Amino acid sequence: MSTVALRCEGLVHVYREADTDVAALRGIDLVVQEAERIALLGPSGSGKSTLMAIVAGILRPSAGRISVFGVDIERARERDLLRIRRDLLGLMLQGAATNLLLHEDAEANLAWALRGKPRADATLGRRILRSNGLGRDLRPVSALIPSEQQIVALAVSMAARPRLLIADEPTSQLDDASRDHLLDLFVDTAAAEGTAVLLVTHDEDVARRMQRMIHLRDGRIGEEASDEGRFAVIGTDGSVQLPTALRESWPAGALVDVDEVAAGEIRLRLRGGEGER
Ligand SMILES: Nc1ncnc2c1ncn2[C@@H]1O[C@H](COP(=O)(O)OP(=O)(O)OP(=O)(O)O)[C@@H](O)[C@H]1O
Repeated sequence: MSTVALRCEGLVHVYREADTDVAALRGIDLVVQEAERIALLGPSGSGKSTLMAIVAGILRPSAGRISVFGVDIERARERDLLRIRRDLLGLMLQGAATNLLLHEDAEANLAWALRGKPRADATLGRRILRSNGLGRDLRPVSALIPSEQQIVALAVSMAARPRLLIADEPTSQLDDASRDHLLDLFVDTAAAEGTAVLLVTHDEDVARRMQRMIHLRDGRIGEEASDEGRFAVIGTDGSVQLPTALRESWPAGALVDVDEVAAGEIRLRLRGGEGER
């Protein structure tokens, strides 16, 4: 039986501002199996970063449940969260400065990533650096070009051999050739290590390198695509999002007839729509 790396059930997050609340996640149901690689896509403001921050234990959800390798995150004590972050999670956040000590060289960054992890060694991180000509590079990370910085960031985030790697837009600053090189390295390393991946991107070409592509819209999972095709996803409350192209002609609050025309097939008809006027 395969192990579940991540399970989200009815996950809701509301940002509480002084005079207004923003519902960033409105009921996310998602299961990521061990060693499975998932891309998270969606327009700006759809909730991708919020979901990542909750999975990383940085934010607590307003409602719903989330577990990482069977540990209930929202009920975990601070000590358990620290252990999950240390032993199970790898983080590759947006921007080199967030992940790396810019004034230190790559090797010092690896050492920093492995501090307090007595069972981890630097073998994997060094292998990633070496295979990209950065093994003996003594320059501070700030002097590296963006593609090299991202290779160091990958080496650092994978150094402790996490079981779930969370990557937020890892290729966004790169040209196409560097992007493809980093993705090859990223996918090969995760596959060889059996690391589950949750990767946020706006780039469909990047997303296609993962096994499943989850599309978020308005804080919900709208669609999922894989080798098997592209599908709408039924939410916990039974709702299904309309394809974006139909949203204008099928506005919120419009009435529809829903008929089951055959087993496994329903027909939606807009009341007052074409053929009914
Ligand atoms: N700290 C915050 N306080 C209040 N509202 C926030 C905060 N962070 C995000 N939001 C709001 O929550 C919603 C989801 O934001 P989020 O950053 O998760 O989306 P996103 O899909 O990651 O967007 P992007 O692709 O632009 O990074 C948006 O409406 C955003 O304005």
